Amino acid sequence: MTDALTAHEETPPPPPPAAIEFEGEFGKNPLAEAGFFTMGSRLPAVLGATVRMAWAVDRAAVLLLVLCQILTGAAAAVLLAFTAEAMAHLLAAAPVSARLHGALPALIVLALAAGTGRISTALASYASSRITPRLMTEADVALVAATCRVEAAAYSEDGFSDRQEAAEIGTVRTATMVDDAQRLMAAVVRMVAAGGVITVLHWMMLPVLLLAVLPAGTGAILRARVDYETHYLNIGDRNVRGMMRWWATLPRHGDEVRANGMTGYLLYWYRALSERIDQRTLGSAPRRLRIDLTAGALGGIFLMGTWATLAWLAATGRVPLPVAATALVAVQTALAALSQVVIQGAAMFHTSLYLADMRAFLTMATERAPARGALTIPEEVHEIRLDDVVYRYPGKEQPAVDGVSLRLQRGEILAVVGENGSGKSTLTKLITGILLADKGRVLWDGTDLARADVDAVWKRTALVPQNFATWPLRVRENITLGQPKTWDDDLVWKAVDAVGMRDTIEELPNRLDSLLARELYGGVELSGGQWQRLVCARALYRQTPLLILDEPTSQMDARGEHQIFLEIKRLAAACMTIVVTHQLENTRLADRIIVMEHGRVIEDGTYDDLLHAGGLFAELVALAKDR
Ligand SMILES: Nc1ncnc2c1ncn2[C@@H]1O[C@H](COP(=O)(O)OP(=O)(O)OP(=O)(O)O)[C@@H](O)[C@H]1O
Repeated sequence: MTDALTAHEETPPPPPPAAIEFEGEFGKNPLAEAGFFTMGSRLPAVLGATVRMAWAVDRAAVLLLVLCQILTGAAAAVLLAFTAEAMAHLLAAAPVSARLHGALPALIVLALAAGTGRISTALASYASSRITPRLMTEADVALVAATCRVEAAAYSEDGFSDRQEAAEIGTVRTATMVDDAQRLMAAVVRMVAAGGVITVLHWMMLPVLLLAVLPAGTGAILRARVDYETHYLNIGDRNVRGMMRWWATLPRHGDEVRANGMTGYLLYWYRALSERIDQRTLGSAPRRLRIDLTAGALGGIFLMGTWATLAWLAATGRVPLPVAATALVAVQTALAALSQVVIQGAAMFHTSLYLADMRAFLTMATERAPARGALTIPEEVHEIRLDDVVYRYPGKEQPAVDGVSLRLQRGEILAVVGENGSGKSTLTKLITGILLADKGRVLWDGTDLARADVDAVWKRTALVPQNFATWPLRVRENITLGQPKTWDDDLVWKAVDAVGMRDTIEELPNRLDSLLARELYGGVELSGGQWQRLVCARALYRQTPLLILDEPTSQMDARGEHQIFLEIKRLAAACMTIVVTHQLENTRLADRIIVMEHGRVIEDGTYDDLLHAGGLFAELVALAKDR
């Protein structure tokens, strides 16, 4: 056996995607313990909620919809009542012309009722099409707004993004909600009209009819439950699959995928995940089939009973022949309407399950929205103080920041260094109030961030994060982030100059108006370092009392880096600056350096102090030089 063969045989196969299983409150399907009647009794509440949401977006359309439903019902009742009238004349023992003449008024009313029914159906559909797009937009915007507004700590909670994924399906389902509700109401109205006429014809017909459609209704609700159960089991996998699809197909990551030979693995992984989702869906097919067969068989038997009852009533003379003929039409109408009631009722019930997920997420997000207080922050901040601050991410055992005390004065540049995972970025998030300390306090000129209005705090901060967004916006908006300070572009160009980007931007086809997204038609793309310069320009443009730069120059050339640090020094007097960096040479510009390890500050001093102290900083500097 050759070495190559042995090596090949020993290569492990790619592992399948990890199965995600929820624990705690999300581990249990909300329907798991809901009985049939609990499920059925949801319908009025769902209808009520739909009407309230629709009312909020277009009152006129809701009123039109309701009016049309009433008209449709009235038309159906008139149709049936006058069918009986027309039948009585048409089946009478008289010459044909006399019969037709007698039936004419009823036939005219029938034509008018049929016309009214059709017009109101068309108008109802128009009203529903006016409501639906806006309802979807409202639900979608509410979801995006709620997600953007939660405390950042919520993103680290287990199950948060899966709940968000579930809520997204709810938004999509909003599209069918009004149509489902409208069809359900139309069917109910028609059923009441036909049922009323049938009851008048003979009381026995109604219960027999109800029996005929009951199995279909029960079956539809049980089937919706099975579908939702499968959907619930698949949420986690679908969420991961969505993320994988995004990362795998995004042109920005195409080089990494190709040059690392990952395409085959990604496709295997994507397919494996899709097949696992399919397996769960297929696994529920036999249950669905059993439900359908049972409901179909029972429905068929009961339907035969209905026709037999009608035949028996007519044969035994309990109802006269014209009435029996009308009953025939009424039974057909009522049956169709009843079937629609159960089908649309089940559809609404099904939709309600997803909408409940959407509402649950919105409630969850609202509970996690900042509720800190209304203290404001003055335009100029002179001091930021941290008193014994501790922060632990949800689900983590060790704190990421563990008892840090610190004082930062206006005009000071502070450098934060330390090995990966030592808590540097978390510290900056605590200083800016993105995260709130579990213990201890962060005070801006004496104001505790835990009691300050978040917008007031973030108006005073500018942050260049490690992982920044490359917004598909024009250059100008990428710098101002849609918050212009003046009517002209002077300040924008000033920020561009501060990061040495003027030449690059002047060469773009539309200068500040160039769209920075190669994926979009007419868009242009910047290099990694150019993007990083732009993100620094974005922070400098804000002119805030606190400037935080987390690894701001990691992708920049020497000229860019030099330019940025010159600018930081030039601006330093007017603000507090924090630079997080692994390029230890860059910390020379800082007035003070703190060194972090396991969430604690273990060294604090100037570059020269720390270099001669012989601690971690000195060791890291020596390592950087040892090439
Ligand atoms: N969103 C998060 N959820 C859970 N744990 C997190 C989260 N972000 C960071 N951590 C953990 O907190 C600790 C500190 O992370 P932090 O990002 O603050 O380190 P850092 O010093 O900035 O690291 P680096 O030099 O790699 O940027 C790490 O153990 C990390 O795994």
